[in-house]
Amino acid sequence: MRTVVIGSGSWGTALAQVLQDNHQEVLVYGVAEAEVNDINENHKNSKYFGDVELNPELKATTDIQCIKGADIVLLAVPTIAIDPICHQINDILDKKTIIINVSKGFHPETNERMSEVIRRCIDEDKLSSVVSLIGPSHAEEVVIRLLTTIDAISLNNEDAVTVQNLFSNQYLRIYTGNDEIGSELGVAIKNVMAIASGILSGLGYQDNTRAALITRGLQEMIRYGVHFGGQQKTFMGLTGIGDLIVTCTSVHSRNFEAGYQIGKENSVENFFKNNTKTVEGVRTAKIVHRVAKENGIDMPICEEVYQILFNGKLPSECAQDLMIRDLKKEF
Ligand SMILES: NC(=O)C1=CN([C@@H]2O[C@H](COP(=O)(O)OP(=O)(O)OC[C@H]3O[C@@H](n4cnc5c(N)ncnc54)[C@H](O)[C@@H]3O)[C@@H](O)[C@H]2O)C=CC1
Ligand SMILES: O=C(CO)COP(=O)(O)O
Repeated sequence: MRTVVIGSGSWGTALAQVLQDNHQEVLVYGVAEAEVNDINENHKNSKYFGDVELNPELKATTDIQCIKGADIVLLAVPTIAIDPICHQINDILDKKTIIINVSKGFHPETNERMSEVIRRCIDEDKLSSVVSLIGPSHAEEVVIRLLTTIDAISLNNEDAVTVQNLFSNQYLRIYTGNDEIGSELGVAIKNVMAIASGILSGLGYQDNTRAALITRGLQEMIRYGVHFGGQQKTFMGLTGIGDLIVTCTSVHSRNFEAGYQIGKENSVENFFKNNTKTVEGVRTAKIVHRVAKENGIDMPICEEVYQILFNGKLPSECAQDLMIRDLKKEF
């Protein structure tokens, strides 16, 4: 099977290398010439991975026409780019293709999940199905082949199994699942929790606080996910608690890192002035705030993150406000 990975950033490169390691036919398409050249000429993607040596067989291109005839197209671009890139590839695709989504978040205007965006933008006769390849996985670790497990989630079990078999190897183990709603909501909202976790660390809070954040954050994810038709058990899996743990506790997480700076400075100003990285939780916080309000879903942690990011509330005040809410039963 021939796969094209759209996006020469950190996750696109790491996942393309998995396929190359598995001796599959794979090509990376990127818009950033420097990244494409770095992969082809130096077998590196230094912007994201410094001196890490990539599989020397891995190749990249800036020619989008390379998706013609592809069996699988894997979209590894930020959520904001999924809609335009799907419209672009829809005009070029010439047969039924499995589209793999790895992005975590929502469409910035319609609030759709990523699979919904892809199904809306790709013609039925060009789409076999959408498979979301998601779970606890920092690209920085996958690219150096550290043991990782993630899910291939799809409404089409056959395509999920195809993706599972293509990507699994001795350092990457793929499970399959079909709870698209629960899984995609889990991996989106955990980014807001990772910002919260970073903020709390930046403010100087330690292990007890992080454990509380992860535990209560999971409850919020379940509340939101089940409201929209996700299964509660999904949140106990890789796309729920798994992804929540990895992003709330890791120095690799850009969401955690953003939160840490905001907490340390007790202000969002420098983050918004200087950030150039993909920090999906920021837009997700805005969407979750709006949707939770419209649907009457209680999301106190997400709400405080929203207030910090978009309403000028002090991080230190938010942490305190979460503690002095009305007392209640845990469950
Ligand atoms: N980096 C990671 O460890 C993981 C990332 N993800 C998710 O993957 C998605 C992509 O993130 P990263 O690869 O980390 O971001 P990144 O910031 O490392 O790379 C993004 C890449 O997308 C490219 N790009 C942007 N717009 C494009 C367009 N219209 N056409 C083609 N390329 C375009 C950029 O040039 C860049 O190469 C995000 O939603 C993220 O949450 C999920 C799991 C792990
Ligand atoms: O989703 C991720 C790990 O599972 C990557 O996290 P960040 O986007 O916060 O770096």
